[in-house]
Amino acid sequence: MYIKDTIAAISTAIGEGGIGIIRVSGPESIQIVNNIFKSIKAKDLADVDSYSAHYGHIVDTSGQVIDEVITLVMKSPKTYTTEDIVEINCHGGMVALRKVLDLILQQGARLADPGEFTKRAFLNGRIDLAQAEAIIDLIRSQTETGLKVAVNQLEGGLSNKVKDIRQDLIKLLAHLEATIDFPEDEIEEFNSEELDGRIDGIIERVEGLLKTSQRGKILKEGIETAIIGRPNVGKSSLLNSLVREKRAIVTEVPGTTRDIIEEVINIDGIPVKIIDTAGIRETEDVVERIGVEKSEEFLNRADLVLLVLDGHQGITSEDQKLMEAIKDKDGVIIVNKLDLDSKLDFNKIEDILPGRPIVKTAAIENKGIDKLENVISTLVLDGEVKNEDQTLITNMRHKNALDRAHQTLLDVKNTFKMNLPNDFITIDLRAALEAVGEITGDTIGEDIIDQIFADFCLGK
Ligand SMILES: Nc1nc2c(c(=O)[nH]1)N(C=O)[C@@H](CNc1ccc(C(=O)N[C@@H](CCC(=O)O)C(=O)O)cc1)CN2
Repeated sequence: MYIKDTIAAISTAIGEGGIGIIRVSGPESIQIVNNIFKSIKAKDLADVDSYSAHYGHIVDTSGQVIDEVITLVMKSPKTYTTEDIVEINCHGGMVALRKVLDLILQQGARLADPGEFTKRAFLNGRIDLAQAEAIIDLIRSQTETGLKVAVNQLEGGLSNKVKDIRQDLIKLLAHLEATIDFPEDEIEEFNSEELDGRIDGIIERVEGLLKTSQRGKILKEGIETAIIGRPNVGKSSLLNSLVREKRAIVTEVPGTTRDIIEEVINIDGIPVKIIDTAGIRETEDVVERIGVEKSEEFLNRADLVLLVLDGHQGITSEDQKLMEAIKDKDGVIIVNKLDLDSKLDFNKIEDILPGRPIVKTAAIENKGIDKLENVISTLVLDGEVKNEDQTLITNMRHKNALDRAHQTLLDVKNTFKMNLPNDFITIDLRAALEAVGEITGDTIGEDIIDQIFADFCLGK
């Protein structure tokens, strides 16, 4: 695929921060910037070394100086996109950045689509699709663990595993097809055991990857958590206590009611997202005032429920209703206020929610919070052992492809058992090969590629 146009975009947050970077990539990028960049030393950017920086000014066609800048010249093929790239480091202001970008567009560059630089890195073969996807994950990671997983994927952790699986499938196919195409050559056919063994080996590796997908999804996306309970049981103290110890990031939840924000707590690398109201920082008891009806709303969308009971008061009918409501949910019962004498009948909890983890806390004094975090971590990751080499399936697209490959390989085993001709087997093996190849983008439609990169930010 030969790309001939030159694209440009502002690659930093506009109007924020002290420096703003404009990135230009493509065959005309050096020429285009040369036309508007004046260095005191009258340098021609076409002649400078790759990865060299140059001080000067951006000047418009009338000779008016727009900004004082540093340009960074990177020459094909060792660049992010593999094309010639020039980056202009401007003073961060919005007006100057836009003006410089306009000048570049006037010189014949086209405004880049979101993700288009990375898309070019993919189309030009520097990275594969899984690595490109890792770049979005890296930018959006919410915890250090999430970041590590994304970096591993960017460095080819997943791609290499997928490539190995593909290689083995190709070898198997080549052999089977040779026996179909040239039966007279008497190519040694695999005996049934050998073929079965090889397929089992591949299935095992596909399953190994699939097994990581739950943990991968959780580490990347986090879990929506609802803290529910009657008024005054200590929900807000509990939230404050968790946030005080483990705050990861605070994000605004788009499209939700005004004032709703999300507190993200980092528990063992899991982004635990707790819906919070902005007012919580002003008054301690906003969560308390939300009451039971609101709790139910949060409950519906939550992956995990923390039901808070007042250990000092005993179980009320309202508590019972809430316990009934979370029967089908993952959840932890928190018996709070244990600084006071407990009057709570634990058997009643066991009756309604048998086997449910119960943690005793005194949230105001931060007591029991560590224990709660351990219980959440174990519950959410299902006691799964931590994967030391951090290749995890974090992406639904990858999981779907592996699921399809897995199913097809099981079909191969069946076909084989039924003693059907090799053609039947090769058809399925090809399907598996194609499914696995979607992960790295070796076998994938343009529409899906476009869709993936459209999700990137501008200038990436
Ligand atoms: N200014 C700036 N900072 C940035 C980026 C950028 O494009 N510009 N990046 C992106 O957004 C990231 C860095 N990513 C990069 C990835 C590959 C190459 C690259 O040129 N790779 C060459 C090897 C270069 C060499 O060793 O000489 C290659 O793989 O062939 C450059 C940047 C983060 N920081």
